[in-house]
Amino acid sequence: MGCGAARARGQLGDALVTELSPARRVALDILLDLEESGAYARDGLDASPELRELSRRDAGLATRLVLGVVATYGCLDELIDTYCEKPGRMNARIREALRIAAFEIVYLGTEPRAAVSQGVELVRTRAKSAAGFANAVLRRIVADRGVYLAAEDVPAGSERNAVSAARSAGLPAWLAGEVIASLGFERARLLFDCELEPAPVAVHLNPHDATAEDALASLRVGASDVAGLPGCIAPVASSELMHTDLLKRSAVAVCDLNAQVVATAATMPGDCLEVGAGRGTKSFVMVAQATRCGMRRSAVAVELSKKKNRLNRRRLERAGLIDCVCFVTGDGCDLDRALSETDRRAGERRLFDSVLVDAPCTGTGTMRRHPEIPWRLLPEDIDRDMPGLQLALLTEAARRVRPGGQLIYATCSVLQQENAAVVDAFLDSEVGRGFALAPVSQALIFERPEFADAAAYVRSQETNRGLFQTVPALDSFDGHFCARFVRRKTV
Ligand SMILES: C[S@@+](CC[C@H](N)C(=O)[O-])C[C@H]1O[C@@H](n2cnc3c(N)ncnc32)[C@H](O)[C@@H]1O
Repeated sequence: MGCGAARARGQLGDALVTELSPARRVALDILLDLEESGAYARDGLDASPELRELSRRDAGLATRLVLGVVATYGCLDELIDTYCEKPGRMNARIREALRIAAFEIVYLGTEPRAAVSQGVELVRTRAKSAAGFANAVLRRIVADRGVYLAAEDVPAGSERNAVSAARSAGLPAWLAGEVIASLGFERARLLFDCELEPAPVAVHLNPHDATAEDALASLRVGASDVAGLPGCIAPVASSELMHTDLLKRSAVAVCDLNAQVVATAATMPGDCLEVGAGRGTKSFVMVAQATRCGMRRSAVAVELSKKKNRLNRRRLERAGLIDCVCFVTGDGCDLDRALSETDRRAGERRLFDSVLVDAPCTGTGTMRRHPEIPWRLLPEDIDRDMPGLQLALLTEAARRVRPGGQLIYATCSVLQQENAAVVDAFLDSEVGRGFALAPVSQALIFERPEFADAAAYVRSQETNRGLFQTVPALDSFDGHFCARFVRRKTV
């Protein structure tokens, strides 16, 4: 990228001096707090009293700026640093203000003169003397935006295409490369194109609350639920949903459509074990589906975090869906220890008809909902740490499946290292040799007539090995993966 200052001056004309908008001021305060606390962006937004005082429009812009800067800051810094002699010495407050303006210029499509002028005013609130410097940097970003996004500084060919895709989505180039390697360029493109757009919201109905469906009718937006999944309403307007009491009284649970599909595939009658139950979104869907189908089911929900286990219990209690669920705080890598009390009560080492491993993962299928994921991930998370933990959890859980029983392995990742590669490593292992891979679309629940549309949807997202893999896309839901195994009756 050459020196674009003169070009920028030509494009921008005279500087526009405008009063600083409250949305940008509040966004800067929140981003600086996040930088200091290391908290998640959504928690920072929820905790901000200033945000609540803004008009709805300004609060919307401030939210977009905070989430957008967090999602793309590595790319923004790459650009900003191009124009600084000593980038490492830049004051953190000036950098954060420049990131906001750069995000507007590169990704939000704010009118360039307004973005530069507001950016300069924002920098001025933190360091008056840096206003001239901010003006020069931002004007050059306006001039060089196209060159940067097209990666014209990278040799032409597949590398340029990958870098351009990464920059356009605000992702680290190495991570975009991993996504392309896992999905192929065409499917990866779907993910890149929606990366900075808001994700659609889906909910699952509590079957005990007959009024929830009517209450939700007015909250539906766009086309109705794409998978025809019983109990699922999607997409719904999330801001309006927050103004109802539906979540508070657990009349519904927010759960991505594809996560609901995975939980539905895992819903079986009999004794069930869930490892990695977390806050219990899938626990909610499984109990709800079983109730809807009149299935007799009892479940043990194992989760490492005591806090998440408590949240799961509270929601199921409020929903009236708590019957037959037992909550265990413990390590899924050592189930004999975690389940020692349930084994003692049963008088034997318990085996289960159905086991779901909802594995901790990189979350690369949900990055548009969790903007910190891409820039916090490291290559070794993907190549070593996550797959190692996932295989350990899957292998340990497999030892608790009754002969003839079902084992489901799920992630919200789009990366083959965490998905197909873990499945293959498991099937190759001593424990895994006692299992056969089976298509997700052939899970028991999908044989029911009312689940026929959902079964067709699963088939449409299945690989030729019967692995379910979805990819986030514009106006569509998140990237989820699921494999189904059946334990052989005799080994
Ligand atoms: C994908 S999240 C679960 C989401 C959850 N099932 C839901 O539907 O809301 C994975 C969960 O595994 C938990 N986890 C991580 N390591 C674990 C371990 N060794 N044993 C048990 N749970 C673990 C994490 O705390 C996290 O809640």
